[in-house]
Amino acid sequence: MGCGASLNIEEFSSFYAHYSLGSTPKALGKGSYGSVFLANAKHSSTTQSFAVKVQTSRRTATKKIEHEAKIWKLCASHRNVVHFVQMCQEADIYFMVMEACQRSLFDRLIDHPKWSWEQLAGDLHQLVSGLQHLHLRRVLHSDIKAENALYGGPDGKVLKLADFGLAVYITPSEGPLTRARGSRSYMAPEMLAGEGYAFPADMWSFGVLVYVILVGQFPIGQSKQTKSELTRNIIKVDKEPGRVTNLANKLKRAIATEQGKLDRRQGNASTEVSNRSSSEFQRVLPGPSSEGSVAPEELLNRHVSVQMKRLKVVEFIRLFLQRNPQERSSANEAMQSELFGELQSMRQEHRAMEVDSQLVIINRRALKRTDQKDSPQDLPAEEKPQNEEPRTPVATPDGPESPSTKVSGKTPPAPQTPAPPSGEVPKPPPLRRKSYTSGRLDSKLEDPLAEPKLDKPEPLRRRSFTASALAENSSKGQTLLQVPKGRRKSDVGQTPAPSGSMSQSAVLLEVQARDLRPSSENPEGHEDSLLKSSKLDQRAVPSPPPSRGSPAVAARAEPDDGPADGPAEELGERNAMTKTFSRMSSRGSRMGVRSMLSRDHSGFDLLHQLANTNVRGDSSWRMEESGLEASTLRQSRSRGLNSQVSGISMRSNRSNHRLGEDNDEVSPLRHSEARNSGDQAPAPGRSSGGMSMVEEHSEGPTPSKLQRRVSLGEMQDPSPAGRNLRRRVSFDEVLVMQHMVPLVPNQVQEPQPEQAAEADSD
Ligand SMILES: Nc1ncnc2c1ncn2[C@@H]1O[C@H](COP(=O)(O)OP(=O)(O)OP(=O)(O)O)[C@@H](O)[C@H]1O
Repeated sequence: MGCGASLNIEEFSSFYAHYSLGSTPKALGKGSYGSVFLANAKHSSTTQSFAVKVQTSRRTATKKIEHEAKIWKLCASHRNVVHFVQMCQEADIYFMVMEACQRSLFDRLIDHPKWSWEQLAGDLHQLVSGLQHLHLRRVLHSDIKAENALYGGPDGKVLKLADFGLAVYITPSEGPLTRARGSRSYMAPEMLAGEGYAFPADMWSFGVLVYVILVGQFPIGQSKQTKSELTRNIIKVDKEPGRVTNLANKLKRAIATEQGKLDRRQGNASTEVSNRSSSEFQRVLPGPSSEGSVAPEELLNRHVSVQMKRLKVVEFIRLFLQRNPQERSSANEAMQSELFGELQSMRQEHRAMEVDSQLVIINRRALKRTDQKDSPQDLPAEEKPQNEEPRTPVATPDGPESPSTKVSGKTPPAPQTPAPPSGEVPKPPPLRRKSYTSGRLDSKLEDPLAEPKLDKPEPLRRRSFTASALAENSSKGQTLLQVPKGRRKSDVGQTPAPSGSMSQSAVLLEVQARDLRPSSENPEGHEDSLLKSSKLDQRAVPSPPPSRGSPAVAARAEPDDGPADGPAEELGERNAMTKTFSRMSSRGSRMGVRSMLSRDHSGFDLLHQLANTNVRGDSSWRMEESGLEASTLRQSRSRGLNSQVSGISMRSNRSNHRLGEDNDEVSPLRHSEARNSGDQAPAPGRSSGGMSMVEEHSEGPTPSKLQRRVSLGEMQDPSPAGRNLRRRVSFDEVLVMQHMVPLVPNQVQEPQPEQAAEADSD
């Protein structure tokens, strides 16, 4: 993936030298990666306002921020793309300065869900025009949705594409992309199915967006569906979604009915009919004021006209919601659509739009204000649990507008909709702001091909603590070692667990490991050379002095602290092993980890040693030295805590790829791994692997099953001694290597910039 524009981090000038946020910065919006504020230029003769997206490299990888700016710069010179002004930097805060827009299409949908025919065609034309520009520049937006289209320009009516955080530049020679990115409800089926995707994926999202504008709901999916169900539903759409077909058919029937009424009315005028018709039409055309003394025939005509226009838009949507990307209209083709042709002629003729300006295109009952917090589904994205799913739909896709339905201020009560006839598609989920866009989706995206119904794995026993509780524990010198019933802390890791009883828990050390690549220390990338270098380290590394008065020392004073209370050499040895582990894990691999485990039968003891070292309070040294979890460290430092969450981890070395960072395939293991391990998502920008005991020692029907089995703790000791002894090692204790200590000044050094950059760019 290449990108013509050059933008180096050194180029960024100071933000505050050129702009001011004012004494009380005005927030324009908030996304997954940063907040957007209004800024004023300092040295401008006029008071020129800009929008500035503020992101910290703590939250978002520097590389990602830079990438977004690069791609954006490539295509920002278009009326229908938000203009990119410049990128500034203050310490690790990045400021993307751009033209300020008034509001998003999503906000407009919520606040004023009315489009005149001309407005609707005009807005769609602008979106397609923006997309056409992007695609001509070989930029795939990848996150087309109502939240990412902003109204700007002098009159606030120019619709512009924004948020290039997931955009990709596709070189002409490059094959289709494979790694899913975007907002699930808008994602193209070929993307979710891992079939490879390119520009048509944006056109699918555009089709979904038009449906959302027209209907207020998503075209695919049902209420109460899980994300994996939604993924499956999108993938299995064979032609255009049934809901679109259904909508088109309904509109056709409505037109025929109204046309029949009109014919009857014209042929056989009767007061009774005209009165009834008139009241029916009130539901479609709002407000008696707009009707005035309009004749029933005229109302009927308008109603037919409304339905026909709706039908035209539905037919327009069909151009894009085609399962086969090759059958989908491109942005170029869409520009030639009949819908836009009509718009042109309307504009040329300056046709009176009195009737159309009263059209209610959208079914506004379907829209839900996101600031109403009656239930979790209504919470704004940032307050919602990430795994929450859309729930109860509130309206049928295309029911007539009820005069009692009011959008302003309150969500209208759910209307009594008749049950759909059999064969009709079920009710769709309500439209709401999606929180799982961008890179974070990657770690959540479930393998669409994974077996849907696997037995739920026994939850791993993991202690969770609040930050304050942890800090308190640590400062009291308590360790966070979880000791099984009937055993003392000092026993943990010293004696093999009794065989025969397979525990339902796993004891593992989280290993941030990447693929083993040759390096200067390990030129061939071999296990043996890694071992050699680790032995060398054991001799070379001195024991770090513990800080006086630190929780580390307090922890050491605890009598029940296990074997770490031994003589200084023992401590040095342990630290050397820690160092070895650090080296292996910071640039190590599956092989590296395996070798550590299989050095001798005490390989597992090493893990316990490390665990003890960790809980005994040397964790700061360990982190500092190893460079592990640089971002975690920095994040926790900002909270005044030094934390390390190791916990239980059993990942494939293919896990934890981030969405939107490159074109790697989505690992079919990823979700089951993340779910089953009970572990947290990796820090943004890090690529971590892990112990691949799954693959090393297990052969089974499906990756997900394997993963589950291992997660339940069936772990085989790979060491020869272990095999001779009992073949299996069962763990009946869980080491929770989650440790937080209040920061002691000078105890922990800031990660070096190169180190941090490396962590970010991984
Ligand atoms: N130029 C702008 N003018 C006015 N408001 C803006 C502008 N850019 C963004 N916003 C507002 O800020 C919100 C977040 O911006 P943006 O989408 O770029 O952030 P993000 O972190 O990439 O979000 P996400 O990835 O969750 O979509 C937008 O939904 C919009 O409401």
